[in-house]
Amino acid sequence: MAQAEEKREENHVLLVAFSSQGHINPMLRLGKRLAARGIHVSLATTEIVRHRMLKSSGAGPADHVTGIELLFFSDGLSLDYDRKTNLDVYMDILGKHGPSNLSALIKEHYTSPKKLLCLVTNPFVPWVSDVAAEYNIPCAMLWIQPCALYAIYYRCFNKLSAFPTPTDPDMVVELPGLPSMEKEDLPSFVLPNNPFGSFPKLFSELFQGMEKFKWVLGNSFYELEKHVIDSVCELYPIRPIGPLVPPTLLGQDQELEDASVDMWKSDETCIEWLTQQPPSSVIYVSFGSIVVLPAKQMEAIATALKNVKRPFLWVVKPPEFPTPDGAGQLPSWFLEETKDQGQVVRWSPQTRVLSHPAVACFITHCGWNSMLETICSGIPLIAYPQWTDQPTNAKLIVDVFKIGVRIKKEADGNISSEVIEKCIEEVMVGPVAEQLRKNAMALKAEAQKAVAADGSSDENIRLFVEEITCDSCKKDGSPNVGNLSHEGQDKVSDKGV
Ligand SMILES: O=c1ccn([C@@H]2O[C@H](COP(=O)(O)OP(=O)(O)O)[C@@H](O)[C@H]2O)c(=O)[nH]1
Ligand SMILES: O=C(O[C@@H]1O[C@H](CO)[C@@H](O)[C@H](O)[C@H]1O)c1ccc(O)c(O)c1
Repeated sequence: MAQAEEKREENHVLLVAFSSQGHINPMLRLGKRLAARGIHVSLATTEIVRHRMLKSSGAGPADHVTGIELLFFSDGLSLDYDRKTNLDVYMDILGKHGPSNLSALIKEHYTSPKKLLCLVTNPFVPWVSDVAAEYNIPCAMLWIQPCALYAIYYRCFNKLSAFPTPTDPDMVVELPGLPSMEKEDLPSFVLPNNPFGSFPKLFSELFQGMEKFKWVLGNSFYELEKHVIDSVCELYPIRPIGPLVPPTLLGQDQELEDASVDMWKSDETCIEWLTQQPPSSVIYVSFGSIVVLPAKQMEAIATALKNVKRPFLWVVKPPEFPTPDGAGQLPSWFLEETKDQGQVVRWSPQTRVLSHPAVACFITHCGWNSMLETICSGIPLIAYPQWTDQPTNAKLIVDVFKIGVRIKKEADGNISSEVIEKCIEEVMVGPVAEQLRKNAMALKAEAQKAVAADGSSDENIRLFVEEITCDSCKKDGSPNVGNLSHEGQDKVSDKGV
């Protein structure tokens, strides 16, 4: 056997991720932490990612990210297919073609696939566990949203608690370890008016078949979500191993390299501009990689930014498939009228922006990666959630973590610039702002402790590596090491704050 293959199969873990940046990057960072403990790691994802990476860098094909080998398989669609607009079709085709294409990739790259220590997947590609079973390899899942979402979906899709229905759409949901949740606090996929049928189907299959996963790891930390993590211990435990963010945000060695991919080229000029702004003065605005706001909402945000007369940095990512209604585009007057006040970029180096001393707060769609990055930067948030986990993430920000405020929508679903202006003033000045900043700094310190040597997340990674490399665990084909997880959790719980 060639030396490279031998290395690939010895002490090797294969990570498999859905094609979005917010799913791949936490997986790569998990890979880095495994690699730091002597595991060889590869990551498989779909061809569209390679295509986007090439477009963003303009360089040759990427085949490694800081020591982690990248492998690609087809999702069954052409590269120019509009996956976002046709999300249900995309998820359906991916579910049909993904398993055989991933299986072929494993056959092609591994002479003895069953020597793999385990496959690690994420929630949008749950069928990876069937591919793992085909090769008799144990499977783990990295849950890439808050543990609160794991608990909500587990209870909802196993019908353990009552959720809104078409006849009772406004019911308030009460779950252990979480505050009471109204419909605007729940993930959009559990609501009766959710337009994407593929997700309830996917989550039903996933949460009714959890025994296919021997381990569930979470991109969170125990001290952040202690009550809800404890609440699922008896159901199907989740072990927090995060936050999976760049090492520089965690107060770790500045020399440590991050493991991440960039699907869009970031505009570095904004860092220079930030450096010219007073400390804690800039409002950072971004809605992540997927959300495209309707023109009316863009107008409201634009008006609010102009009226508050504070410096801002706004990421306006041009829609991949533009529409004639002006969605995702700035109002025509904005750039001219605010040219001395702020900067607009197409894509920012977000983690460097958030940790820049000039940044005061973040107006965000509440994607979980953005939230973790903000928590690790110790700044307050203004939540403007759109769909999926984001409404629940906003609820956590305001009522559980207490590090931000939420932009309330009008009855017609729109937002007014006056409400946004009020939110901005609330997080920038006065006693509320002061308390939010204090809370944010305290959480930042907890996050750093969790990933430091012997912290709760570090300990959970250590346990995971111990279990995937232990011979008796490997041979034991039985599903889930529930007791081990539970013991691990107890151990961590003792350290809880
Ligand atoms: O201008 C930007 C906007 C976002 N991001 C990164 O893109 C990810 C977005 O993930 P998130 O879960 O917050 O939202 P999604 O884009 O998946 O909706 C985060 O890691 C951000 O740091 C970035 O690098 N530059
Ligand atoms: O879920 C999708 O992307 C984002 O993932 C984050 C981590 O799960 C999450 O916190 C954030 O709110 C999401 O926006 C996603 C959904 C559909 C799709 O086609 C994607 O490419 C990504």
